Amino acid sequence: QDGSAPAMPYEGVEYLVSTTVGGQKLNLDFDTGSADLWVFSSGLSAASKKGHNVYNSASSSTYKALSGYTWSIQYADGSGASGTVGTDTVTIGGTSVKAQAVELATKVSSQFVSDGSDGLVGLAFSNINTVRPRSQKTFFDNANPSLASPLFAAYLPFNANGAYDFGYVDASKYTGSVSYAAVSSSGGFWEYASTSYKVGSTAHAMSGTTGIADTGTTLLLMVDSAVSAYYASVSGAKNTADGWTFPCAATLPSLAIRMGSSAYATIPGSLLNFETYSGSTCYGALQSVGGGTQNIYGDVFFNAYYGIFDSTGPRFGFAAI
Ligand SMILES: O=C([C@@H]1CCCNC1)N1CCCCC1
Repeated sequence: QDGSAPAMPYEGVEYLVSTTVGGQKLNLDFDTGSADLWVFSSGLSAASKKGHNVYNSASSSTYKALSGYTWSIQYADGSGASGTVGTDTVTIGGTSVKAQAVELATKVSSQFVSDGSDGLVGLAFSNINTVRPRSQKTFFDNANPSLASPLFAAYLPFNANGAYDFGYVDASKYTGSVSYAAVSSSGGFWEYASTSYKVGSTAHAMSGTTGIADTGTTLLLMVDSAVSAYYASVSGAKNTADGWTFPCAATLPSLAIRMGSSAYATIPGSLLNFETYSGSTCYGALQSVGGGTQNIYGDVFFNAYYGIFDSTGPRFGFAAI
């Protein structure tokens, strides 16, 4: 059954979706860059639970423990969590999965304690799920057979309520036409070739580079050659220990990113000023990915484009919002 769930912006860093797990309501961060569905659980320390909604499997009549199963995940930003596993009914908007693997956190890193989410819904490919001794399927993989079309879509407008649509593309959420990039999922991500970019109208090669569509990352993280070329066009831009900053008064150029073998996605300069850093210095929404050849296109990308995660292919569709 198709469905759509509102995605509420939280402190400019993530979007939270109200999700019920065994009838218990949690605000979860949908993360297309990982494949574990995990929740803050009653087994956490009191200090870790502070400020969060917590799932208590003992209060759910539909919960079934997976005895002896565990999970442990480390994210690229240094955060992490671990715990035990069971199954329960998970409902997101109008889409329900009966025996969804629910990973109960008994440990979470400090970043999650101070974060607004009560857990994550991983929507990358199930081959990178961390549950052992047998890996588990994502919510999308489980729901897919019941959907009208085998896809989900992310609508994440800047500082405004968005949505995740399951089973259909909502033409009211974008303008113009949809372009597609072929996805290679062997690494577990919605990953596609991304081999050139334009700073304003000046094109640059970015050979051998790919992009990963990651709704769980806030910013636009790219290889150093691209980030340096972008800020070279911004007078007063500096690469500090915290990342790239620039004078808040600067007019930022647009950044067009090649998606797959065809179209470019253009991020307007207005979306590339993330926040005030200090005084009249601002912090860029484009930052270095810190190594490797995989760019990570986070929420800033989705602030400009409706993203369609289509398991046919698989392929990643994008259309201007
Ligand atoms: O760990 C992550 C991110 C962290 C933020 C939340 N999404 C997943 N990666 C990004 C995608 C490539 C692998 C590393």
